[in-house]
Amino acid sequence: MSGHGDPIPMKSRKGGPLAGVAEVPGDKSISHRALILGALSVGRTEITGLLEGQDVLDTAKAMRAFGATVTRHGPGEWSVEGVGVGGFAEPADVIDCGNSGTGVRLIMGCMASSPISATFTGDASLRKRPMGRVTDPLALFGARAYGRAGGRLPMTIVGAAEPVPVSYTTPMASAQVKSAVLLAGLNAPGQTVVIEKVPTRDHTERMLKGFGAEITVEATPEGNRITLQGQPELTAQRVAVPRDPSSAAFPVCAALLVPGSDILVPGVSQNPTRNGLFLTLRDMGADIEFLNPREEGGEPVADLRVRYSELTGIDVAPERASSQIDEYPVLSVVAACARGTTVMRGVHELRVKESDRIDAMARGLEACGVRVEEDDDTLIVHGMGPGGVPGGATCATHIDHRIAMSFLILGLAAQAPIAVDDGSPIATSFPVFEELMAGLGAVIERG
Ligand SMILES: O=C(O)C1=C[C@@H](OP(=O)(O)O)[C@@H](O)[C@H](O)C1
Ligand SMILES: C=C(OP(=O)(O)O)C(=O)O
Repeated sequence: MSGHGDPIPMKSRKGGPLAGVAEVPGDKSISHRALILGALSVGRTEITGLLEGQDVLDTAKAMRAFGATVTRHGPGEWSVEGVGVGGFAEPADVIDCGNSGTGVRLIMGCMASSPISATFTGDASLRKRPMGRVTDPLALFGARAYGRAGGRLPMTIVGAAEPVPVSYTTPMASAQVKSAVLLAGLNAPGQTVVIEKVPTRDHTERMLKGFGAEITVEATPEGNRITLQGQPELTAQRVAVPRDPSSAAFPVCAALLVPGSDILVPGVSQNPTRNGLFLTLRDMGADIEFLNPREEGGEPVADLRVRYSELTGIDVAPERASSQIDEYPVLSVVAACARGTTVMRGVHELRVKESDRIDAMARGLEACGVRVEEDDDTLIVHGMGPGGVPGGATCATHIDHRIAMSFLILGLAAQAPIAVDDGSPIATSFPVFEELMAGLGAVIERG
């Protein structure tokens, strides 16, 4: 059974101001999709800036298991020789997606409309996460799923021998569910339609178009209506992966919280389905400048100049949730250091991430001396003002990279050091986190 290795205890503490340039790695969502669409294309896709985090490495391995040739040429430089839509081979062994919800759900989608079977598993975190949200729509194509109770991994998907196209309204705001349906739709004859009431990250739609699929997105009163023509020939592309806004969030928030800091975070994707955190931080009074806006790899990007700021708590509307869904853990750390109360509404989806992120943040913040309230869909943090968080606790990370990094950022601004029980999951999305933060002058240590 898949594990996640030995725990790596880590801690952080107050030091001098942060300064310098933080070149964060490639976007995780786009990296998964570049490998998957490369595998479903004809020809050789060349990728630069690929995130070499464990989540993405697990997807690369899975694409090989389905028959693609995936090669690493140098740091972030990869190529994929694809098998074409409908060309997936049946894997000879279990597909282990490690810690990655995106990996397992998107891969289930792209094999579910082929006449092959595959068994999926993951680490102890992924084995707790619900898969019914993708296997329900995949059943409409004709695929069958056999998993543990509650739709959990390990799970075998028996792909549809004669897939039919599907029209599906996603019941929750989830780019993973939307993407799984679109990827299954690739190998079904006719039009597959996905309607999403709330817009979510749109990398699958952008990249499918880039690889030559016929796909349209129409704003309707019910929400975005995405129509994909099945059985296209996807053509290999060059993909330049922009830097990950979800990773940029950590140095950005650290600079806002550590007095005297002034940093530059270049080339960060400003895709409007991903940039919610930066807008929310500005609403709280953050000094963030968006310099040199431009397009890179089909995504809008900017260089972020971030300076220490005294922040004020705000009411964060549920409409912001999907464009900053992975940033709530670090936002709640920022909220703890702001003056006044921050109310984060519409955040129920956080309960089914790598951990129950509402619970993990609430318990860790309380241990650090911060007053927190929560209900199923809301997290409220009573800010203690600049320099006001006592800290001095060890926080449990629950095999969740974003929880680990968030508490290590809080330790840089708290009165006493903060420890985390296990920083090893950081390597799933941000393998150079420690080096990058040290380069800015942050004191983050192992042990
Ligand atoms: O499609 C993607 O790449 C992702 C979608 C989001 O998950 P949901 O689809 O569950 O909201 C996000 O939390 C995850 O980190 C990446
Ligand atoms: C939720 C996340 O990832 P995934 O769902 O791919 O495991 C994340 O990276 O914060």
